[in-house]
Amino acid sequence: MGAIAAAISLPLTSPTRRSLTFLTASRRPSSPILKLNSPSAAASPRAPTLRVSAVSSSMSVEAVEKASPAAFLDRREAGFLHFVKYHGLGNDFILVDNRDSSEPKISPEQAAKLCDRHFGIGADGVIFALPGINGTDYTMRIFNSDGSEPEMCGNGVRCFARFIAELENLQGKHSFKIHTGAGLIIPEIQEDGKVKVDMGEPILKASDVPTRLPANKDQSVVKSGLDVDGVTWNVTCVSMGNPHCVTFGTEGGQNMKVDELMLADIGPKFENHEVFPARTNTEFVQVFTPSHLKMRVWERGAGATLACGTGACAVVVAAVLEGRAERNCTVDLPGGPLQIEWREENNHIYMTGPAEVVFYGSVPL
Ligand SMILES: N[C@@H](CCC[C@H](N)C(=O)O)C(=O)O
Repeated sequence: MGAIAAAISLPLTSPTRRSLTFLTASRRPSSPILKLNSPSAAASPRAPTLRVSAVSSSMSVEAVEKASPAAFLDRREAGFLHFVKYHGLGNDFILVDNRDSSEPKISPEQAAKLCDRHFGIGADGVIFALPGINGTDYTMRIFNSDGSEPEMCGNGVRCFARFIAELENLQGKHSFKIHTGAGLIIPEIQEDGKVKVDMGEPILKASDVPTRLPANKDQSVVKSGLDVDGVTWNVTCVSMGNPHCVTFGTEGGQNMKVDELMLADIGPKFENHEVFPARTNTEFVQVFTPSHLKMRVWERGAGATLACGTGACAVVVAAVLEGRAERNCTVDLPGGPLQIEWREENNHIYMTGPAEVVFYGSVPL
């Protein structure tokens, strides 16, 4: 991956929105690494956009008629990776159209470079839309920003659904069967644009989470003591396909004020604790009411993120198991709220939240 250039396309109707193409003077001007196009083109593909190009000190402005995001993704320049950046409550991802191959177009190492917020595009992960298997419509794979591959991603699968709708030019309500490392996941795009996801059933058996913490009689780890640097935290372990350690505070401690946590200090100690052989995501939770919770997350392979969909699901399961909450909750995350329901009749968890385009771009590989 080499030199840098970017293009951002935005509609003429909004004075705050612009379209830019720029190349760094110090790098190969003929080899742009980044071309960015704004979400507005996605929202109204037929809106005329303004394109501003700046190369070294010169700049040109041109109107681009009928910019189409799908057309942008259809471009197949050799040596370039086309992508769309999405976010779900600030948990951001580089989405790659990988429908023509069952192997991701880039390696975990390349993904980690693209996720770098200073030297790359910047994201919490890279998500690939691959062909479906076992009767599913698509397969979703994801690399975390450190290059590791998790089984599932809740915010990511909402972005995935919106990405597929854009690639397939679908409008309105649609649902998809997605094969993931956590099994079958079914997101449904609703009329209001939010995505409701059937996240399947939580896994509570300690060895399947996985955790080496001693299990209860029913093999679950609920409100168990975990020693972290000499402090005992009460934790409940839940897998949503990927491992989560949920805590409402320390032994004998008061209701935790999550804003006061030194997340960057404590998070890695949970993530890499010896009782979690596959590392873990950790959610720190404050209870406002039995249907309103607030959490901060330290993600395995990505650190502190603004939201974690699987984490919010794990939090509601843990809160119900610990007798702290009802099955239908609003979970506030740093990036905004998610609606989570753990349905008694089928044991499935449903997550509802937004997914938005940030920009379109391409990078040389
Ligand atoms: N942010 C995601 C979870 C992404 C995977 C996680 N970092 C892991 O390694 O398990 C979500 O929204 O669920």
